[in-house]
Amino acid sequence: MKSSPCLYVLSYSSIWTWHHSTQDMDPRSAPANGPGWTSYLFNWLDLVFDTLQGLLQWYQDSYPIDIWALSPFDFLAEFEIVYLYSAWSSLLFLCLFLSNNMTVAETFNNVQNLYCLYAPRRLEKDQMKKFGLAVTMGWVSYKLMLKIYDAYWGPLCDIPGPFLGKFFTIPLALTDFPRGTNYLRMKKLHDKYGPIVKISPTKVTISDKDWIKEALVKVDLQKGPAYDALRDKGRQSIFSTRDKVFHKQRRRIVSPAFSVKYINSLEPYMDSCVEAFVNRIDRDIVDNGIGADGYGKVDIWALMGYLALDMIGSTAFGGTFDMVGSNNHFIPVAITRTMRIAPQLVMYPFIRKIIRLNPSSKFEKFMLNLVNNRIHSGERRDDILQILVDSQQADRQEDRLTMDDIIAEVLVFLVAGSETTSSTMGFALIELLRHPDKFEKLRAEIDNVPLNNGNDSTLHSHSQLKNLPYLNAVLNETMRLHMIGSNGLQRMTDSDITLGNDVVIPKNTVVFCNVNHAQRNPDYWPNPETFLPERWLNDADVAPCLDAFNPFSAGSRNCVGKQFAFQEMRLTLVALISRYDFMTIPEEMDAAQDIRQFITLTVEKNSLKVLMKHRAG
Ligand code: HEM
Repeated sequence: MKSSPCLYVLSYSSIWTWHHSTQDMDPRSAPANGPGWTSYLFNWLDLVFDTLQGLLQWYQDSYPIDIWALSPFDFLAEFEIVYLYSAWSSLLFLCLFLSNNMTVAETFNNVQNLYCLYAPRRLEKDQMKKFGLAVTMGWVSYKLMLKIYDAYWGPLCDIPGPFLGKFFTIPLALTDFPRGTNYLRMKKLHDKYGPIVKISPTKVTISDKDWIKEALVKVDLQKGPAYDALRDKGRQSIFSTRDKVFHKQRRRIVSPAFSVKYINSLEPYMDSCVEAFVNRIDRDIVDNGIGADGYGKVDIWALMGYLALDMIGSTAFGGTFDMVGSNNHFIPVAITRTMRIAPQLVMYPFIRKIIRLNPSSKFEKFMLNLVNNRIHSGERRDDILQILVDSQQADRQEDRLTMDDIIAEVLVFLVAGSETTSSTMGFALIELLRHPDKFEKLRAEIDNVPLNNGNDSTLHSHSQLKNLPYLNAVLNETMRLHMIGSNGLQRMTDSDITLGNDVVIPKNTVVFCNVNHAQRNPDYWPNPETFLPERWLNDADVAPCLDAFNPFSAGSRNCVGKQFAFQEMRLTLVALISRYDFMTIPEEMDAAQDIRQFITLTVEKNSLKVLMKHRAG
């Protein structure tokens, strides 16, 4: 909210007018009881009130927080003392009202009496009442005027959106119901209001492909306040930092670990994870009631989740977590728990004052041992961790990562690189199972590639797979329909910007880039809701609208792990489709239609059971 100075003066003067409207109420002009006791108190209250106003003003100017729209819990966290007082009075009021069967007026009187018990004896009840009323009325009128001014004359006043959003940040608890479905509401808002929607006094969401590109690439907006929640122990990381200079520096150090060449060299680690994965599937097929037809039940969604964690374990933590084998390594288990809390931290910033994403001391110890061993044992393992550790030998001080930095980064890879990839693979499989003709087409393409890995591996090599047109088409189409950040990528303006030479967005506005809507927009994609990998093939009637396709984001903050993810997804999907037959379980497929957006997009149950068996022949 932008407070205009004239409104401030207006509302402040209204408080003063109220405050001084009756002679007997101004204790300085008529100290009714005793030698200035009350006047000292009033002077003091005046000072406090003045300071509070100033502080709130400063706070609003510094942080684009819509104080008025915060929930009571938020209030407590943001302005503990003021709101503790009001919460206490409301509670008292309510208790008396409910327990004593009183009228509202009687309850009000009783609350006042209670306050007077604790207030100095000479402070008249009547004075307190008037003063309280004056403060409240002044405050309310001040806030109301600001709201109305911002809604109808403020810089975002011409941007369409829901009526209440003009005045308040509607608490997510009211709109994100059932939890994780806010992305559907965002899409509906764009369908209704167009490419830019004002969702609160300081927040807009955009879905026009060119505006998204401008925001992410050309203007290269800094990340928004939600990323503060994803900082453990306050440590900055490549993912969570909002500081552009810090980010540039960190990205330069980390990028070599994600170059195409380096990712290729990680293939043996990935292969052994995929081998463990298919062994686990074979075991589950047998354990979970293999029938005469050879099919057994497998929770393929959960296993893909374990596989993705193991992939990060073996490439960034120096060894697999063996989640696929035993699924109880404490690190991924702790991370999974954290991922469950993280959405609450993003949605309700005040919780951050109570809970932080601090890794346990066990985790810290594990990581310190891991990095120390790598440094002091002299052992080299060509993986992502090695690149981070090697940075400590860099010539320039600013290119060296400290122990804390290394811990922060590998933690990020685990969070940003596991569920994103496993969910995308899961959605690809679901789409293929829903479209058996596409499944068969992909299988035919894979069957045409002989296993000539040059060793006894039963897996295809990535170099054989990376250019398979239909495989890539399936992955792209999956990511078009299932954008991993479907609520929108959060950014914030640090100066006034103009989108498309048309729409002005003022400084300190939170901007959500709704890539999900752009990827499903009929203006950019024919039959946008249909799973149609063919649209990505060279001979497609209409070329895909690449400007409206940003599943890995774009600009300086795009996904550093894109090549890693593609390699992992290709190796895994091909291993699955080339060696197993699938049969769907109708109720499981129905349940998989319930898709939720928490930190990433996922199926609500976090599970999908299918029947699998080895392919004949
Ligand atoms: C299909 C899989 C993946 C998808 C769809 C995906 C998507 C994204 C998106 C949309 C962002 C930008 C977030 C934003 O702008 O707010 C991002 C950033 C990031 N991703 Fe991924 N990601 C995937 C896999 C991975 C993997 C495997 C890793 C690492 C092993 C990874 C590491 C990162 C990091 C470190 C960033 C922050 C980059 C920066 O700010 O410079 N991601 N990812």
